[in-house]
Amino acid sequence: MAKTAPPKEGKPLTNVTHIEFTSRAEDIKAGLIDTFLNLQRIDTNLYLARHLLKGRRSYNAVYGGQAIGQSLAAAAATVDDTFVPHSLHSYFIKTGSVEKPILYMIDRIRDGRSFCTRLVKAVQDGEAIFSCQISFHKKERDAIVHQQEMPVVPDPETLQPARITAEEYLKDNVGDSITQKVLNHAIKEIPNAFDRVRPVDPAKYLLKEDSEPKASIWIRAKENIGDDNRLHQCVAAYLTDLTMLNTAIRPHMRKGFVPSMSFSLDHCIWIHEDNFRMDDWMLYETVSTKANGSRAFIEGKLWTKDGRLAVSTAQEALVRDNQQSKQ
Ligand SMILES: CCCCCCCCCCCCCCCC(=O)SCCNC(=O)CCNC(=O)[C@H](O)C(C)(C)COP(=O)(O)OP(=O)(O)OC[C@H]1O[C@@H](n2cnc3c(N)ncnc32)[C@H](O)[C@@H]1OP(=O)(O)O
Repeated sequence: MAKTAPPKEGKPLTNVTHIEFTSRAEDIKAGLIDTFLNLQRIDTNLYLARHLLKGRRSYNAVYGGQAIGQSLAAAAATVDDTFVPHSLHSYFIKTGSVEKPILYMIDRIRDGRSFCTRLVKAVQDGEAIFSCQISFHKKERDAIVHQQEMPVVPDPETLQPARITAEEYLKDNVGDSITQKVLNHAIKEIPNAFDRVRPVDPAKYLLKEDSEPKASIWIRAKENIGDDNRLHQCVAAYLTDLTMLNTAIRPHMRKGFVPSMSFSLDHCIWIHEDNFRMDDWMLYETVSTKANGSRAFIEGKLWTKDGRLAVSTAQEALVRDNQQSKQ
């Protein structure tokens, strides 16, 4: 069988070569693309991320979706553009700190004719904080084709932005209820780039009614992302961690549950479509099908507005209460 040449490196996702390090994501006025997904190439297979976004205000922990999106951006830069990412399997090993840069180390596990596999290790202070394997596939013709129907939900144009829903509620309700704590948290923590989040069922977000551990939001990046499909894929990877944990916990919070510790533990993504735009409205549906033993399992589906299932996700999260003994 004739041997084919190994794939060429892909081009970096952005043209910016150097940005000053800042540890305070909320101070960054620039958009998502020039900051959080912008990596500096240090050497072959080595990329440095200088802009780190907090998952929560109270800790200096890095938002999990950021490590996912940045790993994909770094791995994609080592793969020829004709290969598109189709699956990512990751573990959050140790909490990352927003106070220092993250180094992404790529291991080019295999360059095949149809598939390329990359192992990415994210390191801070010489210690792994996150690892993932990402597989890229050269576009192939359809063999079998089917897809589940997209759920019928109200159009995003008919819904309010999450921030406004939360602000209105807080203006009318003064106190320190769980709903208020959750909303205050959400207002502060929803990353700037995702101001355009519109919950399909705002009553659930306001903990006004009992609900199953299910959620749907319309989401759209704030800025124009351009025409590079891989960049849209990285932004999708970045946002898919946003509402999974919350989906599992929220119905229990209505009954008074307050987690003493909650983190994403692992995260998987399958990218089915290679041409969707994260600067157009996308529907992100999440459902938690099981929670026990301090872990919750959550699945997600990201749909284009015209009904294509673009991305599927799955995650396990740690959800502890303060009854468990701390070591
Ligand atoms: C209207 C609005 C709509 C929109 C609505 C959207 C909302 C939008 C919000 C954004 C929100 C984004 C949410 C993203 C979610 C992430 O981004 S989470 C970030 C990503 N994940 C991570 O960083 C996890 C990284 N992994 C790790 O840190 C480690 O692997 C783990 C999980 C801690 C396990 O490590 P380990 O060494 O086995 O440690 P372990 O024995 O479990 O104990 C660790 C610590 O826990 C403590 N501990 C143990 N049990 C307990 C307990 N029950 N309670 C408390 N502490 C405990 C121990 O004392 C110990 O403390 P230290 O001694 O370290 O101080």
